[in-house]
Amino acid sequence: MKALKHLNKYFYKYRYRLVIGIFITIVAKIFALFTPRLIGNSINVISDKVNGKISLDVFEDQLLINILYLIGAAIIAGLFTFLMRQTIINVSRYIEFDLKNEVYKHYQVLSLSFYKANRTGDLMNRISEDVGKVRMYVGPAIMYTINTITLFVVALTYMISTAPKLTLYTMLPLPILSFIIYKLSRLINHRSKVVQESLSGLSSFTQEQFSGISVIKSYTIEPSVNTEFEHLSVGNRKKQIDLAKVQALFFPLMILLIGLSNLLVIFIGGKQYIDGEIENIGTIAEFIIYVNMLTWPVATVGWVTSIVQQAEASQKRINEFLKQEPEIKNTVDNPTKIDGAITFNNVTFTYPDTNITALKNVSFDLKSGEKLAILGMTGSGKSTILDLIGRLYDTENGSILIDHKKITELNLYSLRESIGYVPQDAFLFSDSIKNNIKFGKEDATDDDVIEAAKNAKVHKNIIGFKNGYETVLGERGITLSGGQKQRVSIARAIIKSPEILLFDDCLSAVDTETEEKILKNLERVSKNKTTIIVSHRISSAKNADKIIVLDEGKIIQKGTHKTLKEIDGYYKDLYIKQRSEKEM
Ligand SMILES: Nc1ncnc2c1ncn2[C@@H]1O[C@H](COP(=O)(O)OP(=O)(O)OP(=O)(O)O)[C@@H](O)[C@H]1O
Repeated sequence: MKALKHLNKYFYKYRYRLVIGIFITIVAKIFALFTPRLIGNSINVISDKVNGKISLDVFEDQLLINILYLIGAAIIAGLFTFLMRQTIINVSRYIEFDLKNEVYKHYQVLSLSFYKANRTGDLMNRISEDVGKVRMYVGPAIMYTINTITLFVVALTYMISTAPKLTLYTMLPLPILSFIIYKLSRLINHRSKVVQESLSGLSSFTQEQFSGISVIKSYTIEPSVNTEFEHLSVGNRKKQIDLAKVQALFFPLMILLIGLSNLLVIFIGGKQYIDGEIENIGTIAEFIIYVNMLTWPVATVGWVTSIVQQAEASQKRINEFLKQEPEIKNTVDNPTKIDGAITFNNVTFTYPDTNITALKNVSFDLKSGEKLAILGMTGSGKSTILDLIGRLYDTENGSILIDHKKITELNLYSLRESIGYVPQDAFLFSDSIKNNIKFGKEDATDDDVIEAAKNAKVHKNIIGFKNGYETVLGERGITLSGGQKQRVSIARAIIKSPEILLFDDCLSAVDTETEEKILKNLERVSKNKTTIIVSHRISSAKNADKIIVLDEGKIIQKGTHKTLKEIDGYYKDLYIKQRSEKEM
């Protein structure tokens, strides 16, 4: 129960509703327990009439009163049962909502390395399934426990006061029932988990196949994919059947044990009535109803135990994530004004998870408003430099300064807000093109969006779509070409008009003619903004104030287009190669 202590703050938050809920539950059960007594009384009245102990008038009056009481008690019990669900189950929904938000908010502050270390499926599971299991503890488990306790206290008091010996015999099968249900619930939960895992395996498989359907079709590997799918489906069917088998045992077992208890009441109660130990025949009817009323709550003791165990395990998994501290922390409360000067002093960076040293002693200096181009082979560390500027990672070796201040001494959010980043793989959300561009600046007007799209040379493409800027992208909508995606992503960065612009090889899927036009526009919009362009093309780099060439994390060349094209090395070779390609 240690992990579940985390929820106490929520119980405290909703204490008044909970107390009211508990009170309502108790009232509902007390009224529900009037029923057996009133039925018992009714049978006694009938018995008295049959035995000639009372007159017809008295019989009718007493029976009518009993019936009216019965109806009244049933209505009140029903109303309070409704209110019980409206309070306790609602509280569990509130707590579920709060807990989901708590986990989601925490996910947001965690660093990239956390997302690399944990699978997306796992993150989703903890916020949905695990929180769902915890809700079962805060809602149904608590409600049924109060239910059971109240029913037991009230019913047992009634029963013992009426027929103590009969009470003892009737109660005998109930602990056995509870134990069996507990065992069965555990087995059902275990098998449900197996089914769930197999289902998520099946859906991950199909999802991947559908995403890669064009590759599957072009390599004509449909038969082997089908075989694999069938194999997974057959496995899933077997697990579902195994689960159905134990589930099917649940109700027959309950019915069997209830039947056994009823039999005991009739047999022992009947014997006691004949022997004169029980005064009224109505007591037997009363006891049969008690047994039936108590069986389900007793069964829930087993069920609730297994819910609590599951909730404990789930909360433990949630706490594991909640305890994780973000590696990248904001240490400055006040916003920092950023001008955009960037300095790298002997920066060395090793990715913690792969131990790959992506940058080795990298130094460069950019005044605010200057342009830097970074070139180099794939995997030479170009994107890593951009990640470090956005503080997606921190490094201890060497120093990174923004406006001559250590990057860690700036307000993290001001820093990120002052950066317009266009990643290598443009990521667009399943939303309209307009909203995808506005993502960079929420309060942007339609004119701002159009201007940004024009500067990114994607406006004409967008208005060519039937719904123009309202065209929905992604699974629900159209798919943009690689080059269109890159340009929408550029529009998103420039609409922000940030102090620092980072372009990570974002023109690679654009033809050289369009590239040139975009670069011209970028030159205009990025005037006075510090800009870093990562590229494999000389055309993107040649107008930069500074150029660096990386190889295996080290700077191997530094200069300008003018100087570097004359010096033997990577830049000159690339320049000659790309110039001759252009001439061809
Ligand atoms: N998130 C990461 N976690 C671990 N290692 C990484 C990560 N990103 C990159 N690396 C490694 O760091 C090295 C530098 O990668 P980086 O992406 O900076 O190169 P790049 O020059 O931008 O390459 P490309 O031109 O192909 O985009 C590579 O060896 C890569 O495998």
